Amino acid sequence: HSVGIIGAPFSKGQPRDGVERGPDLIRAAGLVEKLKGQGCIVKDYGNLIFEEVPNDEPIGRVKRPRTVGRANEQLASAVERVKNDGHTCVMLGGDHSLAIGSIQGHASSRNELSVVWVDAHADINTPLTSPTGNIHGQPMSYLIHELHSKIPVMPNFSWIKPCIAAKDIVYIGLRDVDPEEHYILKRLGIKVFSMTEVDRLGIAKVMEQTCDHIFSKVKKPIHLSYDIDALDPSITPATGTPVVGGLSYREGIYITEYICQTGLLSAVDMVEVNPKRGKTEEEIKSTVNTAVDLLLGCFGRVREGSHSPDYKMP
Ligand SMILES: N/C(=N\O)NCCC[NH3+]
Ligand SMILES: [Mn+2]
Ligand SMILES: [Mn+2]
Ligand SMILES: [Mn+2]
Repeated sequence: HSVGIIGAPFSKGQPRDGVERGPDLIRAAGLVEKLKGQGCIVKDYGNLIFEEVPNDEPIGRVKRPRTVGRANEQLASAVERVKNDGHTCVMLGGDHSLAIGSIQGHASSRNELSVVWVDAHADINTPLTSPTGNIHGQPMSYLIHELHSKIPVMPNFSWIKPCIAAKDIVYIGLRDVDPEEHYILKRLGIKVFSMTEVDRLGIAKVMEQTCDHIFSKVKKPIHLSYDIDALDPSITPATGTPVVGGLSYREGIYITEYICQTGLLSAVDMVEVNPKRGKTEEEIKSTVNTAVDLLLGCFGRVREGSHSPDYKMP
């Protein structure tokens, strides 16, 4: 696996400080060294530098539109470059509004994508349906062809072109979905494996059916957008909007092992790690270490272990 890492220290898609520290915490926990240790080629492109847009007044309910739009434009060109350099792209967040730039940049270099969105939340409110106006609850709405007519013109958002078809999206882990989002998911017929389906089917069947769905016609590169709050807060408490009843560590890892073995993983986001939301050092470590383990699972780590092909027993 050839991996290109982009740090996106960004927090303005939501109101809580601290999530901008995610990239450096994940690096400090050894992501690069551990990926190299399992045979990956790794290029770390460093952190993007996001400048504050002054007087960034809300538009309707939407908060910090100009700052979020600009940051995602920067991210989109960085992701496109990593893809054109031939790597699988790892985007370290930062809040989930960054999926706008990550998926847009990915789509510029791969014309058709499937999106696997692992999250407690659907993040598919439009600017007009969002109850809070926080853009980290809206990223998918800007990207989906079928919602294009529902998106108002907003400054620093005109560069965004819808690039994903509803049929090419699968959600895993949902358990905190706004009524407006639920309406959109049903109306667009988007495939959803909520925690109910995870309980009913088990994670193995969920992953089988996820891939049956996204590969139903032609096999497209996979964009895996992983919100750390998909996992149960007992595992990953240091995050902005924790929701009880989440994925176990084992389920979270199984998702990454399964996606890895398809051979189609083309980009992965790891977002919403926020150290300031951990009550103890231990809570922060558990959250950050789990984020690292999930990424290692995306790039070939399997729990049965492995050995190098040229190992000779003494
Ligand atoms: N973590 C969040 N999204 O993934 N929070 C925003 C969504 C709340 N409805
Ligand atoms: Mn999210
Ligand atoms: Mn979430
Ligand atoms: Mn258009």
